[in-house]
Amino acid sequence: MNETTPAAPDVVIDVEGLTKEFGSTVALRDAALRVERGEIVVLLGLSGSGKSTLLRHLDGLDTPTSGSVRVLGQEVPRLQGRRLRALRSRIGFVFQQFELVPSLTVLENVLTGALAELRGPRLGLWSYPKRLKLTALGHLDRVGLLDRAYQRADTLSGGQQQRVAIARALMQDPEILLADEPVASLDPESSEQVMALIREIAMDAGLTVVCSLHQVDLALSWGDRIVGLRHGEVVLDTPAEGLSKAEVMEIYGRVATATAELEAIERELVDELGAADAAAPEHSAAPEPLVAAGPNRTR
Ligand SMILES: Nc1ncnc2c1ncn2[C@@H]1O[C@H](COP(=O)(O)OP(=O)(O)OP(=O)(O)O)[C@@H](O)[C@H]1O
Repeated sequence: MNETTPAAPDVVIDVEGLTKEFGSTVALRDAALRVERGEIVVLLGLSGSGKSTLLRHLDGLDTPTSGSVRVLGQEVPRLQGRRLRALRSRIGFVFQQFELVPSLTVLENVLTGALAELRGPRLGLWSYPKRLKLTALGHLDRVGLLDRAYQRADTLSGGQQQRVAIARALMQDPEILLADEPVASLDPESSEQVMALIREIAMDAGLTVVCSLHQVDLALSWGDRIVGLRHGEVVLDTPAEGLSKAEVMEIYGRVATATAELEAIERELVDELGAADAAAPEHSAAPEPLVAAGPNRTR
């Protein structure tokens, strides 16, 4: 290769023509997704649009009805047993409900992320090699929870539990991190913190991230690229920079349009009321509510 030849992109995820049917439900329809190493991609879409199903295919948790799913150079649906486990060990997965073992300590939960490299199950902290315990403590430090290492996982807040889940994923030293609505159960402040942490870790480690989210503002400020799904189809795939919220909302289709229409009607009514108010004598009664409450409304 001479100096002027650009380096070939290192594509770590390459999905083409992916269709997934569950009985009569088409969860994904001819979906495509190409992600280069180090990219941070957000999947957006209404509930049921196929985000989780797409993520699950990347980790071999679902098998396609048709189409191709290549991850880290391997055709995922063809992998089984040891080869599938080997691929999965290179992919971290973070879920909405954290999926921690509540009765275990934080440190043990993090250590379970290394089970793939250990033979057989482990019972108790003593059963893990010291080397792994030190690594786990390092990851807990990275997510700001070193002081909670010996506390039961279920005594932590939601945001803290998700940070433990991130530390657990890091035990695999993954190349790709998949996150399925990782902040859907968290309050806005914890959501921001957790997402900032994921981004920081991804940038430091050169991780590729594909993350489904519901919050459009967060997605736009957090992701490098936005992929929009509607009824299982990819309807938007574009850099986040310069993308407006209105453009993103188009992927929500009818619901967004309906919401926008309702908001426009409400604005018109408020304007009309404002004008009527201004014209009315000063002692006039307060305006009636726009919509009378309860089943007894008369108009
Ligand atoms: N195991 C399954 N069996 C039957 N139908 C399924 C299964 N998994 C997903 N579906 C259906 O596939 C469609 C896509 O679901 P999916 O969970 O991928 O959507 P989503 O965008 O992740 O939704 P949410 O934001 O609510 O998590 C939905 O209609 C869902 O009901």
